[in-house]
Amino acid sequence: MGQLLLGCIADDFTGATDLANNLVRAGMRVVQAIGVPAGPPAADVDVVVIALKSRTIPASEAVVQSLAALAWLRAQGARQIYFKYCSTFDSTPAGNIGPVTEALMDALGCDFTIATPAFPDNQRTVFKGHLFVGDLLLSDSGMRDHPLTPMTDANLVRVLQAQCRRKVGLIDHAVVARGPQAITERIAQLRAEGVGIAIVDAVSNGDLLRLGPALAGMPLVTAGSGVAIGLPANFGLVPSRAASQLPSAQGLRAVVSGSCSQATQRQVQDFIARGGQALAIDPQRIAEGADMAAEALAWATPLLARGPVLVYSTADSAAVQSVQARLGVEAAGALVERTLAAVARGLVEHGVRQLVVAGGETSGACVQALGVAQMQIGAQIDPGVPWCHAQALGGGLHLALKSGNFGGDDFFTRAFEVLA
Ligand SMILES: Nc1ncnc2c1ncn2[C@@H]1O[C@H](COP(=O)(O)OP(=O)(O)OP(=O)(O)O)[C@@H](O)[C@H]1O
Ligand SMILES: O=C(O)[C@@H](O)C(=O)CO
Repeated sequence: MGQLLLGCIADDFTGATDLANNLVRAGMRVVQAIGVPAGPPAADVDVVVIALKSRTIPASEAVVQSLAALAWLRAQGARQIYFKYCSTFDSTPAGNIGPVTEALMDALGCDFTIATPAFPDNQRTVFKGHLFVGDLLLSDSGMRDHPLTPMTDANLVRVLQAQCRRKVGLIDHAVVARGPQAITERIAQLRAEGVGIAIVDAVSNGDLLRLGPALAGMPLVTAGSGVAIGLPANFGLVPSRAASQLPSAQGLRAVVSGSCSQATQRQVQDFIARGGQALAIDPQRIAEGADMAAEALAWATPLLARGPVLVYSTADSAAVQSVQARLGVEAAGALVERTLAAVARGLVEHGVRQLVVAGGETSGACVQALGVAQMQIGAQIDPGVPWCHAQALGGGLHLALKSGNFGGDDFFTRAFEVLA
């Protein structure tokens, strides 16, 4: 058994592939596990990213699951632990970023770590401790209306302090710009002042690459996926195409989309505008007892040979709110997730071997319905979204799990071109 260089814990499924993607691009051989793996990793793996679904569950449960993942990673000799959360810092005063970070620190006996969701490739930047989404402060972005984790304060020092017992401080951009030595000195100063967790400013990949060397040997790093670009060099690794080699793609193609994010809405519209074969799932009809999964599969099966099909529940916020008002937020989500997961399973049973799934919750449901235990990470389609390869229902399957807000408008078309 080889020793893991990095052991990663991600709080959702698409976030896990986002992190794995950045590590692979920087030269690491990465496997993504769906939940805590049953056995040890293969000898040629540098990193295991354990994907949890712990972002919005009660904090105490997120802590239990994260500690179980930590125990497994430590048993594999992981030399550094990386806790990955969302680049929009999705959390509430109850957690889960703070409680999970502190539980991991306690378990590792570590008195200092960093926290930064910066991901400049996807326009998430941190300056003076404030998170920007594109040109907007987090609190002015669409995240302020998120149903589960509304982000109404862009000051991450304040946001994280509300979730933590330890003192939260800041490594600001003036320090980061001066490079690894200045960052290391600032860490020593913060430690002496009793700070346990420091938000780190980063507005460019250059900042993240300057941060990387200062994190060498730190037992725990907490971040979005951006910080990952600066870590592989600490282990003597350099970017190489070999790390992202997947088996060659074959079989039929499909997209299943349950994300209602604005980026996904544009991607669905673009696919249809190009003449793509698409079928909308109506949550109201599912609630009335219609077997929408069976209907979708009957529609898709004869079309698959002609090219990718798209089955989607993606709708604008007015339509989603109207369904939620009638069915309830959770019930509507669960009905749609179950249906799309059954569609994904049926499509794979009908020969689909290249499958794009849009949405974190939707991806979780589909991957579980497909019985996927682990995924190998391949080439990037767009920042934050790679192709992956898994064993599902007894055969090889190429999978792309797309975060709601990631990807260009033509994502559902171009994803398959990247694989060809
Ligand atoms: N038309 C619809 N009406 C009501 N709920 C829907 C509809 N379509 C999808 N949903 C539900 O909305 C939720 C979308 O969450 P999901 O995490 O899949 O996407 P996202 O939030 O855009 O992605 P991410 O978490 O990666 O940002 C799911 O629970 C899904 O079942
Ligand atoms: O960091 C991000 O924005 C994504 O990887 C994610 O976690 C979306 O759920």
